Amino acid sequence: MKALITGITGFAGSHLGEYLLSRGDTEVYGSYRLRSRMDHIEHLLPHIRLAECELKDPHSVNEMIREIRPDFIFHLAAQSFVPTSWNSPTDTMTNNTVGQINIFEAVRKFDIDCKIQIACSSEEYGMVYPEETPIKETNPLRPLSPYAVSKVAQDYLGYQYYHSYGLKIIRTRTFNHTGPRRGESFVTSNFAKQIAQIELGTKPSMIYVGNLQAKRDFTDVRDVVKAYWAALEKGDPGEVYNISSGEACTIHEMLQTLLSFSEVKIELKVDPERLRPSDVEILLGDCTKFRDKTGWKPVIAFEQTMEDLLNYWREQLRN
Ligand SMILES: Nc1nc2c(ncn2[C@@H]2O[C@H](COP(=O)(O)OP(=O)(O)O[C@H]3O[C@H](CO)[C@@H](O)[C@H](O)[C@@H]3O)[C@@H](O)[C@H]2O)c(=O)[nH]1
Repeated sequence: MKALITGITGFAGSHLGEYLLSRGDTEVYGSYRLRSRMDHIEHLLPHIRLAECELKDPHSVNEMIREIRPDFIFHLAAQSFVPTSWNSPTDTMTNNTVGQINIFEAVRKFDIDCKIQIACSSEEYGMVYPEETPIKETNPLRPLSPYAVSKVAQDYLGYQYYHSYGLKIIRTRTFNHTGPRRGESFVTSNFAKQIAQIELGTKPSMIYVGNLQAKRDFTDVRDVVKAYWAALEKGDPGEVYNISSGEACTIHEMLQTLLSFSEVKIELKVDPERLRPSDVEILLGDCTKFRDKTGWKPVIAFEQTMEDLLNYWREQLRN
C-alpha cells in the first residue's frame, strides 16, 4: 500500500507519517514545497519518500501523482491559520481550493484507483447557536472567516467530485486538535510557549491573549491521525464525518489547564491584534456517525495533551 500525505512537513502531516510508519503496512510518501521546514520530519526522513511539489501548479501535481500512483491520499496541506485568512483571503482561497482541485484532476487524468481523505474543518459550521450543539454533520454551514469559506469549498468540491466522477473521497471535518509540534500561532501552542518562556525568565510574567470566552472541542493530534487512517480504511466514499472529542472548554479553561502544570504566576493582557473581526463562539462536535462507522475514539486525555505540549515547548526553548 502506498500512502501519499500532502503537507507531511506540517503538524498533522508529521504525526500521520509517524503513525503510518508505526503500522508497518504502508509505504509513506509525502509532498513538500521548497520553502518547507523539515524539522518536524527529520526523524522520519530515512523511512519515507519525499516529492517536491507545488500543489497550486497542475503540472507539478500531475508529475507527482503519475510517479507515485498512491493507494491512499491524505490531503492535509493547507493554509490553516484563521487570522492569516483575514490578511490574505485570496492566498487562503487559492491555496486551499486550487491545490485540491489539481489533486482530484490528476487522479482522474491518470485513472488512479485510490481513496482520498480531505481535511475539512469544524470552522465550516461557523455561527452555531447553543441549541445546535453538539454539532452533527447535518448542521448548516455558516462560515465566519475566509479560511472557513475555503474549507466549505474544499468540502463541497469533495462532494461534487465523488458524485460527478466517482472519486473515492472521504471528507473529515476535524475539530480543534493540538499536541507536540503544534505551530506557535495557534492558541494552545502560543500559550504553552509563553508559559515556557516565563519559566525560563526570558519573558515578563504576562500572557498575551485574545478572546478567552470562545469554546473549543480539542482532540490530541495523535488520536486525530488515527482517525484519518480509519476514515480511509472504513469510511464510506462520498460521506462526511466529524472528528471530535465531544467535550468543549473555554479558551480560558484551556489556559488554566496549562497553568496547572507550572509554578509560574502570571497576569493576562488582552492583545487587540489577537481579536478577530468575527470569532466562532462555540465548536462542540458530535462524532457518533464516525465512531459508529469506524470504532474510532480518542484515547489521550486533554490534560495529557496539554502537559505534553508544555513539555514540548520547554524542550524546544532549552535547545
Ligand atoms: N491563535 C490565537 N487564538 C486565540 C488567542 N486568544 C484567544 N484565542 C481564541 O482561541 C480560539 C482558537 O484559536 P486557534 O488556535 O487559532 O484555532 P481556530 O481558529 O479555532 O482554528 C483551528 O481549528 C480549526 C478547527 O476548528 C482548524 O480548521 C484550523 O486550522 C485551526 O487548527 C479562537 O476562538 C481564538 O479567537 C490567541 O492569543 N491566539
